Amino acid sequence: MTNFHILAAMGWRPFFQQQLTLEEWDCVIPVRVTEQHKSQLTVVSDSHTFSLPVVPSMPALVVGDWLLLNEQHQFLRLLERYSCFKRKSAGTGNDWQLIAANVDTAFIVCSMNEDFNPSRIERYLALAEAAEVEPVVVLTKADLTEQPEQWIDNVRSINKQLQVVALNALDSSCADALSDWLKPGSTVVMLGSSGVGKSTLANSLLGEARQLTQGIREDDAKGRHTTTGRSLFPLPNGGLILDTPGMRELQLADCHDGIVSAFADIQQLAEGCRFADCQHHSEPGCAVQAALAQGELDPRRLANYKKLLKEDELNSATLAEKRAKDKAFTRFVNYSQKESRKFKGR
Ligand SMILES: Nc1nc2c(ncn2[C@@H]2O[C@H](COP(=O)(O)OP(=O)(O)OP(=O)(O)O)[C@@H](O)[C@H]2O)c(=O)[nH]1
Ligand SMILES: [Zn+2]
Repeated sequence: MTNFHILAAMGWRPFFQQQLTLEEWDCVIPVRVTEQHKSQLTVVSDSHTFSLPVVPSMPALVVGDWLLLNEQHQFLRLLERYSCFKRKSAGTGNDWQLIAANVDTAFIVCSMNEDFNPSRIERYLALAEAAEVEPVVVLTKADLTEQPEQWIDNVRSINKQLQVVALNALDSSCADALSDWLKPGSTVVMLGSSGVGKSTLANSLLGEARQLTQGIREDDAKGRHTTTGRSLFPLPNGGLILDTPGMRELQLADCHDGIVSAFADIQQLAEGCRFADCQHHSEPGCAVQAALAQGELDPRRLANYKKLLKEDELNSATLAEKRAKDKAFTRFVNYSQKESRKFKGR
């Protein structure tokens, strides 16, 4: 009999419980994916942590997923996710890359130095909005700046309602500043460029100078090394944290609604434009341009909004094309198999 109380600390909640049939209540083993490698997953159940081989019957899985296994530890099915982070794959690949599932909060980590970049924060905000995850901007390296308020104001200029915390990631007391989001059973993902202090913060939250385990390296088909390095860590005071290295190239796709939500102020202004399809360039009666002229809207923010929408549109079209091709290919394979069976049956 599963101990759902223990699972709750790992993020199990009524949303998942409701997905079990009455028969399943007694005989399935719910597990959460805490690490992902090419040919195996690390999963945790109510009693232990173990490896699960990746088998063809599995759909695309990601850290944070909840799975049902049978008593022989064989994969049965993936439970529906309440949130999911994804991005267009890095490089020229035309595919989705899942980043994390069943996340409650995204810590958008930035350092209070010359690396600070409001446009990058907006990009992460759009991603969090699209994933339906609550964003919190975490400003690190507070010990290296004289005026953290200046940086906080800078973030608030993006959106007055944004939740912002400034801290020294090296200081173990930073867990107190983040305690609102690190509640038992809640899952937090850390997003941010390299060097902003994600691993440092994770180590401080873990409460020991423990280096986060590096992802296991496995040879891919081309003999190169691939590392996901993504792991879900339970924290001593409750909550689970997910570090995501390698987020340098974050391309948005299928994120239109997320971008619109992250730029709700511009969207609201646009409702006052004379033309419903106003592009906010030089059309007469453009309320967005008017706000710009009056200094009520930051030109950087408008430029970034347009840039992200354009990028998203391009990437979404490429992905849609890829999906259509995949579908046509599957149809062709199915048809060929059917024909060949007919032929053999003669
Ligand atoms: N003084 C100070 N140094 C910090 C702080 N946060 C991070 N650092 C330092 O900044 C450097 C980079 O920190 P990391 O934690 O490795 O950055 P990261 O975001 O995990 O980087 P990737 O793993 O490449 O994604 C390290 O030398 C840290 O010690 C902080 O709040 N204050
Ligand atoms: Zn307009």
